[in-house]
Amino acid sequence: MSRVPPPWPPVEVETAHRHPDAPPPGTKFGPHYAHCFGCGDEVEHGLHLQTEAGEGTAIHAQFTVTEAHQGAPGLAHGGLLACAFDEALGVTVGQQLRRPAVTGRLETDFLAPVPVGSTLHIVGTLDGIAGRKVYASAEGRLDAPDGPLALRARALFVIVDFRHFVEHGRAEDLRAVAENPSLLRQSRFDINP
Ligand SMILES: CCCCCCCCCCCCCCCC(=O)SCCNC(=O)CCNC(=O)[C@H](O)C(C)(C)COP(=O)(O)OP(=O)(O)OC[C@H]1O[C@@H](n2cnc3c(N)ncnc32)[C@H](O)[C@@H]1OP(=O)(O)O
Repeated sequence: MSRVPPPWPPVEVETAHRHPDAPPPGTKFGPHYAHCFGCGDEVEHGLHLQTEAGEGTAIHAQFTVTEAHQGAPGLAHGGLLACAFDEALGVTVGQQLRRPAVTGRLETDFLAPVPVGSTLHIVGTLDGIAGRKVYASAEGRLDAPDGPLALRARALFVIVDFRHFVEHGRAEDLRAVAENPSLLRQSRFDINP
């Protein structure tokens, strides 16, 4: 099987520009939701992905693989690695465009095993936008920003209305957020960006 990926983005796109209010390079974001498996600070065995704004539309992210993240003995589970990319790319889209969006499609190339104890350094960028469809991609390197390339991912995010979350979220979790808004660790998106 060929390792050459199909053309990316798969449709004609316009350049995706960072929103004028997107945080400047170097800004650390912190978790967006206390119970998010990707970044939440109240999820004991979550990924605790750390994210920071980069140049242009880039986001830098990293997380350390723990014993709780194993698939094979001593190696990270592939699904958790894909989760890290989903999160990193979600932050790239959310923070750089300042629009709510959800993952429609995520594809991941696993290029090298990722051992427990290693830190994955991810850089995500926006690749283009076509209506509500936002294309983004990322690379992950082992133990240093210029370490060996371990993963690549490409994703389609679809911009949604805030109603998406209110209509589909489990009632008790939405209630918990209404009662304790600080569970959403970051301020809300611009409604009219
Ligand atoms: C103040 C600011 C603070 C900022 C703070 C930011 C922090 C922010 C951090 C967030 C970090 C979270 C990172 C995790 C992000 C998740 O993990 S989100 C959870 C996982 N994803 C989901 O649950 C989504 C489930 N899917 C759906 O709800 C619906 O299928 C969707 C994706 C909303 C699309 O449905 P829809 O709105 O009815 O739209 P639809 O017409 O079906 O699709 C729109 C277009 O996308 C295309 N499309 C949709 N799905 C696909 C697909 N799988 N393949 C190809 N094309 C597709 C359609 O063909 C269509 O294309 P066009 O016809 O427009 O050319």
